[in-house]
Amino acid sequence: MQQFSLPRPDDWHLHLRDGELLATTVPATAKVFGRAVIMPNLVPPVTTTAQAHDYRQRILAEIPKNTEFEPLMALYLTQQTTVEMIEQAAADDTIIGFKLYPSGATTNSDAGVTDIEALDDVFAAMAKHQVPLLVHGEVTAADIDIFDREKVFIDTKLRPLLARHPKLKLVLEHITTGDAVDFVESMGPSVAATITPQHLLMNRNDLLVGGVRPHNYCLPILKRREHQLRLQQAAVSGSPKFFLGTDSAPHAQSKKEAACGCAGCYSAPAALPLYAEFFDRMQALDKLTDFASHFGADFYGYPRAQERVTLKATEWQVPSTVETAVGPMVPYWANEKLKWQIVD
Ligand SMILES: NC(=O)N[C@@H](CC(=O)O)C(=O)O
Ligand SMILES: [Zn+2]
Ligand SMILES: [Zn+2]
Repeated sequence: MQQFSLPRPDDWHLHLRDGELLATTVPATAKVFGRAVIMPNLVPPVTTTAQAHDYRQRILAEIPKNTEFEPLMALYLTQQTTVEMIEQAAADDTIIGFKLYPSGATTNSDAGVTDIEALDDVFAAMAKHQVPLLVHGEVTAADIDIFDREKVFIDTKLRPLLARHPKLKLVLEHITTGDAVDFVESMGPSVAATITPQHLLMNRNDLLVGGVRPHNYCLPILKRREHQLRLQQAAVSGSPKFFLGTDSAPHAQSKKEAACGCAGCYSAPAALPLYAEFFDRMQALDKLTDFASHFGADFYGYPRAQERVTLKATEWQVPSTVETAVGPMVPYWANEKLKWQIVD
């Protein structure tokens, strides 16, 4: 096969950042994806519908001409989120749901949740109005090993949360372990997960063997190969519970290549070809369409895309850097080759 097309995919987990960087990040995603869930971990965080509306306008201003792109805004759940804020979001078409960051778990999560149980009335309102809860699923306790943080979060926080609120619509974002796959499969159709390209294509050896590779560092951290294999099987399984979410998360080169480097892989410049590379290596290209273009829209209740994008088998090299208004960034997979290329 030299060329194939699929309905325009959606990215169900994306960081665009703000300010001058939007001129780079918005076109990079809008070129390929029809919709994207926009993460609210700005400084300060996007906690209210009013803030989300302003942020959405700044994003819309950067969409290239003749391009249709719909940003779906996620609000940042805090200890101060109220039932009224859930009801307001439920009635607002521009808001897709609330994002739960355990405080301290990841980039710009300081304002995140410290006491999940104390928000039970908020989760009850989310379940009642079917407002999705998007979750960064890691505990942050200092005595829990970083490689165990997802599993411990699932066992001690998520399962009890869903036992208390069985109707809650929940997406476990950027899953990294077989434990997460088991958890999602054990739940009903209102629980799903997104999977990033880096967690499908890499394991922790790619982060640590032969030297530390800061551009492969993201959270939740890459796990051992047996977990990677479980994620790979989930992605090609044809289960509608697993779908595309890049978690493209740009940081300046100087912030990644540092004594204390930031977490996040800027995958947007190569996102769809990266997923195509993975599905091709698995001899499962026929499963890419459901994963990238159907299952996420079905889960969230959006129409499937009508327009199509085409990929051709022409090897290309991901650039070493991307110039932006805030300095160079090193994209994920920089200097490496990819087999599939998007036809403009
Ligand atoms: N994934 C990451 O490593 N980083 C994300 C935050 C997140 O999604 O956890 C970021 O905003 O940089
Ligand atoms: Zn996260
Ligand atoms: Zn993210």
